[in-house]
Amino acid sequence: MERCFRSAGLATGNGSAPGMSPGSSSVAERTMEHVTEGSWESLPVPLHPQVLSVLRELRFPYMTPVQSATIPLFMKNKDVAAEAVTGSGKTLAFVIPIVEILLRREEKLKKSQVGAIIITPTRELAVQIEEVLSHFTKPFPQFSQILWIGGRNPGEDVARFKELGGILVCTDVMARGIDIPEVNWVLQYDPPSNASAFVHRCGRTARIGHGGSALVFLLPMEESYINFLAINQKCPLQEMKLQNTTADLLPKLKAMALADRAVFEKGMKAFVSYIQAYAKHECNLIFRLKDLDFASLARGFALLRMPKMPELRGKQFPDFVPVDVNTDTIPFKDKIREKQRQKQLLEQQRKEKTENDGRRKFIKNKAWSKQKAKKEKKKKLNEKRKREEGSDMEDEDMEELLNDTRLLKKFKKGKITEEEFEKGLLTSGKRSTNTADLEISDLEDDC
Ligand SMILES: Nc1ncnc2c1ncn2[C@@H]1O[C@H](COP(=O)(O)OP(=O)(O)OP(=O)(O)O)[C@@H](O)[C@H]1O
Repeated sequence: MERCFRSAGLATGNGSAPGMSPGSSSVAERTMEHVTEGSWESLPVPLHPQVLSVLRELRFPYMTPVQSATIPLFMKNKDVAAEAVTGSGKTLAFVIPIVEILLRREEKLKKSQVGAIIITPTRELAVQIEEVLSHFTKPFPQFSQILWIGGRNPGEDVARFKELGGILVCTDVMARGIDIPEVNWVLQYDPPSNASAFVHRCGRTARIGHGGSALVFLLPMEESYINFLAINQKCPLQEMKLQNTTADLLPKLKAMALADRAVFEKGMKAFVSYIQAYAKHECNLIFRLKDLDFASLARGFALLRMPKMPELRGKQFPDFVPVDVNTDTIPFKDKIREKQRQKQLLEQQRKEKTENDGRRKFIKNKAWSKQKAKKEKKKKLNEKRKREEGSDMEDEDMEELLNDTRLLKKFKKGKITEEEFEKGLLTSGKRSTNTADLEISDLEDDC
């Protein structure tokens, strides 16, 4: 059903040492010579000898174009907004000027004075920039740097990945800025919410001096996206024929979902997230949620049944056959999780039971019994009709009615006692009987 498209010609000419780690080959240095705007020494404002020495250690003898274009401007204290292709060295283009500008300050930074703040869109990127910056602050004991991010530090995961390699399954937090030098393939399971993000995702491969490939899966109905990218992002794609030697893994996945609730729930969550993300494509003329084949998609996610979600409300899926199993009975393989689930289920059942009992008692024993409420409801409807036809109710009466309704709600929610409720009714005046105008169900809808 899906077709694959490859980004054509993903390879940068700018040779580089992989990552920021020193000790890379001299071949990279030689390649850089042909594509850069010159050596760091050729900048109009000389860099600090120790900054130059870090660059030497990193084996970056030449500037990339974005560096040579922006650093002189920064050094003249200009405001700079730079846009350059992915992996072109933008990080050093601002990290070096920060360090240089701070070094040139006439007045020394006071204790706890902030010299620079770098704001990034994701924690992952913050971690990476902090690492790059550390190379340049280390030689200067007068500088300290702090990484300030919320939640768990994602840097450890990224670092482990960089060390061990493998397949990184990630969300769009990794789509921008993250620099893992030797990524061979970027697979986009679905296109991102906008076209520039598409390029950023692809930019995780073919970093300076390396080649790489990017693949996006498109549905036949989405094929105009290829033209769109070619025009909008100047990013031509080539079709990659599907290989029909692939094994059908879906029965296996379904069996796994039946055997373990964790797998079942993951499938459901993935399907729901996919649809919610699909609805957010900026390019919604091409990515039309209403034309999406939900049944095929659900089969593709090896779902056992269709989830309940607003986007699917009122729709029929004759092409999707749910399994003949009550999915509530699928247990977690993890014994502790299953025990917790069973406990929660029991609690939920108990809660529902007490709520129902309470409601029944309330209806039976109180003055606004079912019978009375029925009678009163009729009265209420009559009065409502009258009101609609031209109310004969004074403002004061309406006020009292609202007051009584409020009291009844409070009483029902247990915020006031029966005594307080009755007292309230008496003090609210002659139309206190109108509280019974509203059946319990009416009030519930309001709450
Ligand atoms: N002057 C240079 N010479 C060689 N390699 C460099 C140079 N400057 C940066 N690099 C390397 O190039 C790679 C890409 O740099 P960086 O991550 O700053 O790119 P970027 O433009 O910020 O990319 P993105 O747009 O994806 O965020 C990094 O591995 C970095 O170490």
